[in-house]
Amino acid sequence: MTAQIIDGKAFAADVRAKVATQVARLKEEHGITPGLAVVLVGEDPASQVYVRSKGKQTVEVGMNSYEHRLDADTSEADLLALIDQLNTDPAVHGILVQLPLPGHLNEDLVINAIDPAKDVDGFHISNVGLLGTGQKSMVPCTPLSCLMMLRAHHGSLSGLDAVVIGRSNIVGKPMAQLLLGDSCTVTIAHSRTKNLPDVVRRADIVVAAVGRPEMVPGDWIKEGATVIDVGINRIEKPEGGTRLVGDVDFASASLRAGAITPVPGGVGPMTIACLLANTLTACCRANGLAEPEGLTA
Ligand SMILES: NC(=O)C1=CN([C@@H]2O[C@H](COP(=O)(O)OP(=O)(O)OC[C@H]3O[C@@H](n4cnc5c(N)ncnc54)[C@H](OP(=O)(O)O)[C@@H]3O)[C@@H](O)[C@H]2O)C=CC1
Ligand SMILES: Nc1nc(=O)c2c([nH]1)NC[C@@H]1CN(c3ccc(C(=O)N[C@@H](CCC(=O)O)C(=O)O)cc3)C=[N+]21
Repeated sequence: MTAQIIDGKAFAADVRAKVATQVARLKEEHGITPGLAVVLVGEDPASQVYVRSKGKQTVEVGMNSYEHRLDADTSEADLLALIDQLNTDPAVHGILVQLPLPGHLNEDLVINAIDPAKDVDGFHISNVGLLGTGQKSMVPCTPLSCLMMLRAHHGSLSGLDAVVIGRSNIVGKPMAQLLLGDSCTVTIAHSRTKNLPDVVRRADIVVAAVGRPEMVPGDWIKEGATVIDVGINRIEKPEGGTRLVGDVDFASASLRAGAITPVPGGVGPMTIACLLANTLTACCRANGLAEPEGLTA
């Protein structure tokens, strides 16, 4: 079998178009423009690329983008003061603090200082708790992206065996919650999992979020399974330069999977589109307006 390729770029374009339509309506009917503030501490080159791309796409869908670039040695007090200011700014509906933060800053403390209603990453403990109990929350963008593509491909996910490889707070754990919410039978695998190949071989749905280039080979994939590759790994090319690869060996996995997301062009572009969708959702909620349809979990 040769897998159907799930085109994340096309999905993302569709989500952005829906967001842009709703943003235009918000402006016209209510005079409101959603605003997203992105905070970057330090000069990590990969983070700079993402932040630039987020800002550009925010403006393209008609929203206001506020970028705050702070020195790598910014104190925790100064960062918390900025978050406080953004929390109270009525023009800001979404706040994202780019992770990872430099080592001297306490990530939990910083994330939990964000107003949960503006926490478009869905990382605040309140949103984590709401998601875990099946209540309305802000849903983390990367897992939301994966869920949207899985639902579009399968229709119902009910009863399917899903294996999530990785248990981070930003991808693995919320991904597992969302799959459970859609009635999958969910296994969360991690670095201590015994016999990972056999665990993965049971899965109808495999979500790989590890950060190890091409670690999942095709012979771990059940025939016809759906493979969502969250990994973003930059590796050296033999001829010089670098390229991006996922956590799954695309060449061998695509011979067995029923459907698979590529890297680049899979989960990554959808993540940014879902960030814009979450900002729109936060803006609608803040103003007591109906939420956009098809853009939340
Ligand atoms: N496309 C997108 O939008 C995004 C992509 N990413 C990418 O996704 C990947 C994962 O990110 P993130 O969740 O933040 O990473 P973390 O490093 O926080 O978590 C990695 C997880 O993988 C597990 N792991 C490590 N080695 C193995 C192994 N050999 N076998 C099984 N599990 C293992 C770890 O287990 P343990 O807990 O036991 O250590 C951990 O739970 C990265 O490549 C990242 O760049 C991340 C965010 C967004
Ligand atoms: N608070 C916070 N929220 C995040 O959501 C967050 C974060 N911090 N820190 C870093 C990770 C990583 N992440 C990506 C987003 C888009 C692409 C993306 O668009 N990737 C393109 C390729 C981009 C390229 O060429 O480098 C693709 O896969 O096609 C990748 C990775 C969000 N993250």
